Amino acid sequence: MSKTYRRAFRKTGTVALRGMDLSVPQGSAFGLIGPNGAGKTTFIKSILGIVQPTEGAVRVLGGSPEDARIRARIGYLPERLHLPHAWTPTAFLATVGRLKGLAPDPAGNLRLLERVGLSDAVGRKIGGYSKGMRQRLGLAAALIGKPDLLVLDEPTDGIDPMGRMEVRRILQEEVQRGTTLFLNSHLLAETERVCDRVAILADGRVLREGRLDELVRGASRWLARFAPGVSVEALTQAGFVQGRADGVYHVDAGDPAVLNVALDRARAAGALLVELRRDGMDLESVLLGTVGAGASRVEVAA
Ligand SMILES: Nc1ncnc2c1ncn2[C@@H]1O[C@H](COP(=O)(O)OP(=O)(O)OP(=O)(O)O)[C@@H](O)[C@H]1O
Repeated sequence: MSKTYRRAFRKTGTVALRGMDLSVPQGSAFGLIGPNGAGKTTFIKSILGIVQPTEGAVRVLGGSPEDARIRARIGYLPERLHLPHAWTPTAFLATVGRLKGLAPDPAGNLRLLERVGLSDAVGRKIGGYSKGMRQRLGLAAALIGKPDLLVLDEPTDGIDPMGRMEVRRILQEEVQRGTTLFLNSHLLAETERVCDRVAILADGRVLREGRLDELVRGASRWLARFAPGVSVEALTQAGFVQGRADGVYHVDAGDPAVLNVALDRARAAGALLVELRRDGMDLESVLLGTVGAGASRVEVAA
């Protein structure tokens, strides 16, 4: 699928997506990451039928994003929320429910407000809400009617760290319920904690896509530091490989049992463990590595 934004009476335009090809498995928690201007929001808008592709097509929940019945099964939290200032949150949620064709459910809406941490602010007008409170309300609106697909564009923008944890928990609960989650977040730690699949988008193309644990390579490698006094041979026999720094070793162990056997052997040889940590790449390194590589490929092609 491609998308070029054209201005009226101009031949040229801004290419936002070029030959984008992406399938999101049903029931997955899918994270979209990439630099500013990569095309993430454009892609999200195309899933929702807000933006029409210039070439190609988008299929969502087995249908077209322009079909109202399909849209009613999607919960969406946009990047920029426009909320009616003079309304109360209950009136707002009631209207969202009505627009989705749902039966009125005031008690259900109150439960949703409680779930997103707004029970103390139910009686207040939305205009007096803080940024984080507005974002929480936006999430409640996205959750109305137990959607089959949740599309969230920067859902925790403006939300405090405690609130982010609560939002993550809600998203995990939704995925457990069977919802497919599509998350666009600049907070890579958030994507890493919530998602099981990730696509890296840059310059309107998918550079990499796959299971998070496969993208974050080296997740089974551990770094161990031992106190001085134990021989390299003893640690090598226990399964550790000497690193560059003094006393630092690594061991490949995907299974905790394998790791503990190596540690037990090292301790039996008199080694004293002082530090142990995973030596895997985090999503940030994967993103920087991938986008950097993509950028140099473009230079070579040019
Ligand atoms: N309505 C529009 N009209 C013209 N160009 C647009 C429009 N919306 C986005 N673009 C352009 O399309 C490209 C992709 O933008 P998009 O907002 O999809 O990126 P993004 O990955 O969501 O970026 P960010 O991380 O900064 O939110 C950019 O070059 C942007 O300037």
